[in-house]
Amino acid sequence: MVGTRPEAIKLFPVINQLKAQTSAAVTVCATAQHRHMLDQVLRLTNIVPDIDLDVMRANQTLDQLTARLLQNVGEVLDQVRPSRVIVQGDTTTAMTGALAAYYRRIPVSHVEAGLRSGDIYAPWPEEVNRKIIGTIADQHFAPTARAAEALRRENVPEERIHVTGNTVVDALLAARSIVDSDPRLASRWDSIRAAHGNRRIVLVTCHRRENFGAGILGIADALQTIVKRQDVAIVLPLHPNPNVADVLSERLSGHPRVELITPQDYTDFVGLLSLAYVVLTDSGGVQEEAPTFGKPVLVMRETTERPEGVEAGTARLVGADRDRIVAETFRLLDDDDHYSAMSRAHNPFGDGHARERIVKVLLDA
Ligand SMILES: CC(=O)N[C@@H]1[C@@H](OP(=O)(O)OP(=O)(O)OC[C@H]2O[C@@H](n3ccc(=O)[nH]c3=O)[C@H](O)[C@@H]2O)O[C@H](CO)[C@@H](O)[C@@H]1O
Repeated sequence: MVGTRPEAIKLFPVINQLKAQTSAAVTVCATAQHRHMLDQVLRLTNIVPDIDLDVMRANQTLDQLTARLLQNVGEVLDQVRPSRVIVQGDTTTAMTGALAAYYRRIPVSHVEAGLRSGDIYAPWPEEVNRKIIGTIADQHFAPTARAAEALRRENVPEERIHVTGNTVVDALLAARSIVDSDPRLASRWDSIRAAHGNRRIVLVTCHRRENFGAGILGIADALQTIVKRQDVAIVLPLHPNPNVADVLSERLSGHPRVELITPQDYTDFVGLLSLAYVVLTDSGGVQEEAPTFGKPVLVMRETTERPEGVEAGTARLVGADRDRIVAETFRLLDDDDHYSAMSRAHNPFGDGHARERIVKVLLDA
């Protein structure tokens, strides 16, 4: 089941590995909870969904989305009658996929299991989605030892927990090799580099619900202050949600050193990441990717269910508070020792081989 961009990014390595290693039928069901950004990833990775539910509607409430998904996914399961359902992460797609499978007694595998913030309202509603999936799944693919530990605390039996690494690192490395073999994609990376000359690129992404309103205003204030520096350029792929896009465009568009761009194809975004000096984000996936390229991450959230980056010293939590964001960014720009300590290229989230471990468990079951 795939519904959103990050699910497609994190599942394409597993889908491709499964297809390469088994003659069992692999049916990809896209719910298209997010249409455009999901399609960008599917196109790039040559995945053509066998079933496309196209459930995205403008301004849909969580109730409407959940009800529609549960019903539609249930119908798909009745039609396909799979022997197992694989879901990833914490979206409404993943939660309803697991629930519809449970209603039919079909076993569920959970990729990226065991992430917990401990607060059911941050991230909302993902924290509870994860817990529901965790209650149902019989195979839990925990990206890290810490995630496995969270599952043990919830009494998940040891033999059902598999520490695999996060498939996002597999995806990132695959994206880099797609670029290496395609001169057109590689030349886009060169033009990004050329466009900014000697300026240091601060790459920004934000879209979390918890930051809508006051949070986005704080972030916009911080970015306006940071970009007063002549040695910095801000590059910001704008999430289409109007709660984010409207505020940030109003406050930042037209500035000569701010590039507000549309959501990027995954390979182009990976290019931006590899060229950035510092990353400011509230995204889950970006926190997990940046350490592979040794890029310090300032996480614009108060909590994270991905504390491994903070513990490894490659990320810091700065919330959505203007002064904290500005102070930590300036420290990275001005203090070389601090910068090199945070940019140690070690990724605590994965080693790029998660898909092989996951597929081995799937096929051995
Ligand atoms: C609560 C929480 O943390 N939930 C997470 C959140 O996922 P996220 O925060 O990781 O989501 P995004 O930031 O949208 O995606 C990030 C990916 O997109 C790539 N990217 C980015 C910009 C661009 O222009 N082009 C791109 O290709 C980028 O490299 C990265 O891989 O929501 C998901 C679904 O609700 C959850 O499953 C997931 O746990």
